[in-house]
Formats: sequence, structure tokens, C-alpha cells
Amino acid sequence: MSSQTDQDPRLHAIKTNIRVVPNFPKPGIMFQDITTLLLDPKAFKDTIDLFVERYKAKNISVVAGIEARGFIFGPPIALAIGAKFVPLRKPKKLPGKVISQEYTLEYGSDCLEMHVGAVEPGERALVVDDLIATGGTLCAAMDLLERVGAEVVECACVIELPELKGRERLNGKPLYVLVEYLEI
Ligand SMILES: O=P(O)(O)OC[C@H]1O[C@H](OP(=O)(O)OP(=O)(O)O)[C@H](O)[C@@H]1O
Ligand SMILES: Nc1ncnc2[nH]cnc12
Repeated sequence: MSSQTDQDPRLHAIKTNIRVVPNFPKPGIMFQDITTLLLDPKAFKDTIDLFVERYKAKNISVVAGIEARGFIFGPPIALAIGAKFVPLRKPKKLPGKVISQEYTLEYGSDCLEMHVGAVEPGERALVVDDLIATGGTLCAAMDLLERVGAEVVECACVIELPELKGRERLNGKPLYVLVEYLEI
């Protein structure tokens, strides 16, 4: 099962605390704003707890969080499961030697970078972000991790926009999401 909607009583409050902002940052985009979820400490904690419950016994050594909103959810998950946290950043933000991966977005194109040496070959990685839309960002993140020899165990997001079919771009890699948003 890849989504828990309708199964856990904590999910209703998580979903209702995510604000949908029409036409941001461009006309036609229904922007899923997780900053309102962060304003509710119980719903925010429940979000983290749901991921921790799923990953605590999966022998994950690295949580890779995607800039910017993966930096909100990734670190508390990493601390709770005893894994290190590795930031995957937008270009020219990391000071050390990096590897880079370009990708396309629902509203543009971008690039992710990771410090060389942050992840070792053979490590078991979890990729964390707030949302999957077209799946390009998660693909780029997985490519970075696999290029350095890590095994991506799963990708985890708070929100999925299923109509954009991002899941189909993940080449069969498991994706776990808490809530779906169907009207795009
Ligand atoms: O599945 P995709 O189509 O690749 O889109 C998903 C990505 O888009 C958003 O980030 P955004 O690129 O807006 O960057 P930001 O978090 O830095 O604002 C979101 O936080 C994901 O990272
Ligand atoms: N609709 C959306 N809301 C929030 N972040 C996004 N990233 C890509 N599409 C998005």
C-alpha cells in the first residue's frame, strides 16, 4: 500500500492543515502549501511520526532531503530513526565538491547537487520531500544517490498529485505518500 489515506485517523488533520493556493507561483498551478501544516504542532508531529513508524526498522543509514521543503521533514525523520541527514541542494549552494543532476518541473527546470563523500557506496537511503508532482525532482535525487552507489530503499512525500503521474516516472522505485490531492 503506497498511500495511507482513509486508514490512519491522524491523516485527516494532516490533509486539512495543508492549504491549497490557486494560481501560485503561476496561473493554473494549485499550490500545496505545507507551511500551514507546520502551524499545527500535533499535525506536524503526526506527519513525522507516520514516517518514523514506517522507516525505524528498515536499516536506513541516510535520509536525503530535497531543498527546500524536504529540509523541513527530512531532519526530524533522520534523527528519530538514527540515520544521517544529507541535503540535496539547488545549484551553487553547497561549498564542497558536488555531483549535479538536472531535471524538469511542473513549472520550469532545475538542478540538484549533493556533496561528494556525503553518501558511501552500499548505504541504504530514504529520499524525503514534501510533494511529488511530475516526479522529476525525486528522479534526480535518486539518480544522485545511485550514482554514488547507494541503494534507494524508498521515496517518502507528504503529498502526491496523482494526476501528474509522477509515480510512473520512478522506474518502479517504491513511493510512500500520506495524502493525495486530486484536483489540479
Ligand atoms: O515532482 P516534481 O514535478 O519534480 O515537483 C516536486 C517538487 O516541486 C517542489 O519544489 P520546488 O521545485 O518548487 O522548489 P522549492 O521547494 O525550493 O520551492 C516540491 O517541493 C518538490 O520538490
Ligand atoms: N502544485 C504544487 N504545489 C506545491 N509544490 C509543487 N511542486 C510542484 N507542483 C507543486
